[in-house]
Amino acid sequence: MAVYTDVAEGELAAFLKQYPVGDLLSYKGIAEGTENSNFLLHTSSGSYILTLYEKRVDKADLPFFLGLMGHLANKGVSCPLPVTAHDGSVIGTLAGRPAVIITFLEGLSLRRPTATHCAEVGKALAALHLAGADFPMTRPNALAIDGWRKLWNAARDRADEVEPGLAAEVDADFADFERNWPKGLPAGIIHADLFPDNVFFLGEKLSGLIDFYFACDDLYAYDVATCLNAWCFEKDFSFNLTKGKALLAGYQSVRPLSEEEKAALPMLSRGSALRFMLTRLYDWLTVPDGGLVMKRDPTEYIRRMRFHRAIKSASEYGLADVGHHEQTG
Ligand SMILES: Nc1ncnc2c1ncn2[C@@H]1O[C@H](COP(=O)(O)OP(=O)(O)OP(=O)(O)O)[C@@H](O)[C@H]1O
Ligand SMILES: N[C@@H](CCO)C(=O)O
Repeated sequence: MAVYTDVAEGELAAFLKQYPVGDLLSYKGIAEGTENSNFLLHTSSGSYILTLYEKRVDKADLPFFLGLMGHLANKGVSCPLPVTAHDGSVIGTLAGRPAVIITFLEGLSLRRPTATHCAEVGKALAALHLAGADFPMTRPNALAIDGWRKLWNAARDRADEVEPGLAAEVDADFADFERNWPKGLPAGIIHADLFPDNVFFLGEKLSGLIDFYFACDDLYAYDVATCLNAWCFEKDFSFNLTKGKALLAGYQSVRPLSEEEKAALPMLSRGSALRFMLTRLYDWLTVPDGGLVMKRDPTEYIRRMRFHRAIKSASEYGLADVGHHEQTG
C-alpha cells in the first residue's frame, strides 16, 4: 500500500489554504503505487491528488518532474498539472515531507489491455516525445547502463537464489550491452515507466498518463521498447504480436521510427527488460518482507530478456518493412 505518512485533517486543511483549490471536503489515502504517499482530495472546487514524496524520490529531481508535467499538460498531453500555490511555489511541505497537489485525471488503469488500448498507448507515447522536445530542463537516466551495473553489483552474489544460472546469464548480457548499446539514435524526454498502472482509460479512449518519476533524457526508441515489454506480453510470457503491431503502428502514426531505431529495437527491448528485472531483483533481495516497498517478481522480466535475445529482426515485434538485423552476443 502506498500511504506511508499519515496526515491529520486539520494539518491538511491548513496546508490547502496556500493553494487555489477551495476548502477541504474529504480525503482518503490511495492504496496503489509504491514510491510515494498519495491521497485523493475532494474540495469545494473539485478533485485533486496530494503526493507526499518519500525517500525513494530524490528531492533535487522534483523541479524536473513537476516542470515536465506542467510543460506536457500545457502542450495538450493528458497528464496531471501541478497546482501552483498563492506564493508562486509548487513544492510545499506537509507532515515533514515535500508535498505537491496535482489535478485529478478521470479513468481507470487496465489489468488486461487489448490491442486497441496498445495502439492508444503507442500514440500517446509518441505525442509525449514530441511535446517534450522543447522542454528546457534535462535529467540523465539514472537507470541507464551505469545504474544497472550498480544494482547488479549489489544483487549479483545472490542472483542464483532467484533463478539458477542468472549470474552468468546477466554477466554475458552486460558484456554485450557495454560493447554494443546503440548510440546516436534520436533522444529527448522519455517517460521511462509507462506501464499499464500508469495509463488511464475511459472505455477504449486513453484519458491520462501519470507517474513521471522516472522521466529523463534517453533514446525515444528505448521508451518504445519499455512499452513493448510492459503492454505486449501475456501472463504466460508469450509475446502478443497483434498487440505489438498495434502499439508500434500507433506510435508510428504520430512519430515514425527511423530504420536505425527499428534495427535497434531488439537490443533496446532486451536492455529495458534487464532494467526492470534488476530493480525488481534488487528489491526482492534487499528489502525486508512486510516493509514499505511492494516487491514485484523479477522472473517475469528474466523471461522477457530471454525472449528478446532470440529475436533476429524487429519485424518479430510486428513492425512492417524491417531489414534483417543480427544481434551480436
Ligand atoms: N493525477 C491523478 N489522477 C487520478 N489518480 C491518480 C493521479 N495520480 C495518481 N493517482 C492514483 O494514485 C496511484 C498512485 O500514483 P503513482 O503511480 O504516481 O504512485 P507512486 O507511488 O509513484 O507509484 P509507482 O511509482 O509504484 O507506480 C495511482 O495508481 C492512481 O490510482
Ligand atoms: N513499473 C515498474 C515499477 C516501478 O514503477 C515495474 O513493474 O517493475
